[in-house]
Amino acid sequence: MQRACMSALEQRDLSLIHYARRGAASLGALQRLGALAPAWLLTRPPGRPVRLQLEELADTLDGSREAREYELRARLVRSVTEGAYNKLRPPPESLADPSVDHVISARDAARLRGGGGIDAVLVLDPEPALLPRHALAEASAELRRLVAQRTQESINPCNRGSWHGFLPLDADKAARQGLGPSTLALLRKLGALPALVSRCGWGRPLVLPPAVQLGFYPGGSGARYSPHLDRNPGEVGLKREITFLLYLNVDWDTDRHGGCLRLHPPDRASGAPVDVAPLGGRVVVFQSGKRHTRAALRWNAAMTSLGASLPIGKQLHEVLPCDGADRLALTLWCEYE
Ligand SMILES: O=C(O)CCC(=O)C(=O)O
Ligand SMILES: [Fe+2]
Repeated sequence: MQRACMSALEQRDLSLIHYARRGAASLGALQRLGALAPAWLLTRPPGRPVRLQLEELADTLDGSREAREYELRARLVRSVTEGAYNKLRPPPESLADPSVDHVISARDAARLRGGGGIDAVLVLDPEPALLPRHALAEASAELRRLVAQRTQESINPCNRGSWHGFLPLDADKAARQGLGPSTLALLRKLGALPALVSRCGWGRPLVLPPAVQLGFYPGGSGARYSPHLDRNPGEVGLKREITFLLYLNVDWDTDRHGGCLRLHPPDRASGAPVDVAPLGGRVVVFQSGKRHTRAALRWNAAMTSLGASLPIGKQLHEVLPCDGADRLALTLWCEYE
């Protein structure tokens, strides 16, 4: 499991690199050092200049080969994400939209920030809905058609059989890609949700990613996503802070189709897992990763009674296999600065 999830990190790093091609400089160095898994080679342009710092770094590293490779990959991600990618990270407020103000209340935001247990996860069925049913169905059908062109089958052993791709959050870019009005409206509304959390105060600055993930699980394929965090302790170069999921499955019948998002409690003593059906228009929000520094914990111990704690929650979750029906979701990972 530990090993499988190392590969999960790799895949997420890949998607960052996808957005930072222009900053790429380190392939040759990593290749010569033997630090590249074959999957990396598939997406990298050859013949780029070598970044010497990686070689120097390799000389200074201790530990097992696996640990050194991991650190090198982390360095690669950091080096390529520093440039182009970072420039594309506006604050949540830049996409604020009053038409979604009702979706997340100040109370919801405080619950989310409290972290700790499954009750910090927001499962929201907004009323009025983000889109009328017919428009959601239209967006869903369009995204379903796009799966073949815009997504790739996962190489992550933790979620074999699923397909993933990215859609821009920037409205102009999304429009230039020829997406229809319902899909554009949905992306705009999803993109506006982080501002609702941010305006209630989060404890550290949040920024938006350049794109949201389109995730597709073909019905009956057995595709699933085993238990994971969206950001792991020690992960470098990936700053996921809050996960916003939006489901597109308009006629979902949980009894027949399964495919629930299973939320795991922090430990056995905190109770049983909770399954959330991926119903069309439903929004689920939780803390992506674990922030576990001693300083943060000490700060919280001192400040909780004053209501000024830092977000240090985490939410282990998985996607259960779906039978007979395809499952579509959009995921926005709001990041910390
Ligand atoms: O689609 C879902 O319900 C969750 C997907 C997920 O956990 C992920 O992509 O990290
Ligand atoms: Fe996840």
